[in-house]
Amino acid sequence: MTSDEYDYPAAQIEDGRKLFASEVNFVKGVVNMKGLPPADRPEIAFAGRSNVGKSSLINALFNRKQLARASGQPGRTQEINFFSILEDLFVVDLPGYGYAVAPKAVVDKWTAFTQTYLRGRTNLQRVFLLIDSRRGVTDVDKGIMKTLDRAAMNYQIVLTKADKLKKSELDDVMEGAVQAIKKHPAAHPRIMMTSSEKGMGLPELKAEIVALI
Ligand SMILES: Nc1nc2c(ncn2[C@@H]2O[C@H](COP(=O)(O)OP(=O)(O)OP(=O)(O)O)[C@@H](O)[C@H]2O)c(=O)[nH]1
Ligand SMILES: [Mg+2]
Repeated sequence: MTSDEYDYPAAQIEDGRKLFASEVNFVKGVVNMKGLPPADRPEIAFAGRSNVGKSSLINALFNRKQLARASGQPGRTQEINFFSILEDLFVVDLPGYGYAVAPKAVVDKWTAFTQTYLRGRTNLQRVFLLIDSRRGVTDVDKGIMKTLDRAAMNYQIVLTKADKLKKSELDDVMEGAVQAIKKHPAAHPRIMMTSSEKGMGLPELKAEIVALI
């Protein structure tokens, strides 16, 4: 199976394009539940290992170079960062998991906060769980999928950095992801394949997002 097999209606693609061409603002970086902005609009969040490409994907979706900080140094995004598209949508960049540059106690605190956020955020429509195409779904990712299952959180796998692989390798990684979600009832059946660098899969991801709000 490949991502091209998913068809989105032209109107939905166009609505997604329009939404992401709208004005976007950085709202705030949040480190505890008290800091969360009011849950007054639909929200989507991007989760995944450190360095998987969360910040890059958010930047690419909004066609901005430095909206969300992207870096070659893993574990840099340590806050929950909120962006807003007009009054319509919050977009959330979650701290990466699976890499500890910070002392362990600090890392554990971030993890705990992120989990509390995932469980308690009533306006959160979907978590996009990013998986590096070169690595595939790892044990750490499977642990996060279990957490999301338990939180009854609606989540969807997004493969990143597809430009790094050949077509045949992408087919394998897609098949691996298809197999992985079979054991996870809360996972969305449609798996997205993207490259922030080349723009691949971004219109489809925008179409997916616009359908949530
Ligand atoms: N080739 C390629 N590289 C990418 C792509 N997306 C991200 N990268 C690179 O991967 C590295 C990590 O990207 P980030 O967007 O900072 O990753 P992150 O998930 O936000 O990382 P943390 O905030 O540390 O959790 C950077 O060097 C990016 O340039 C992509 O689509 N293709
Ligand atoms: Mg980041």
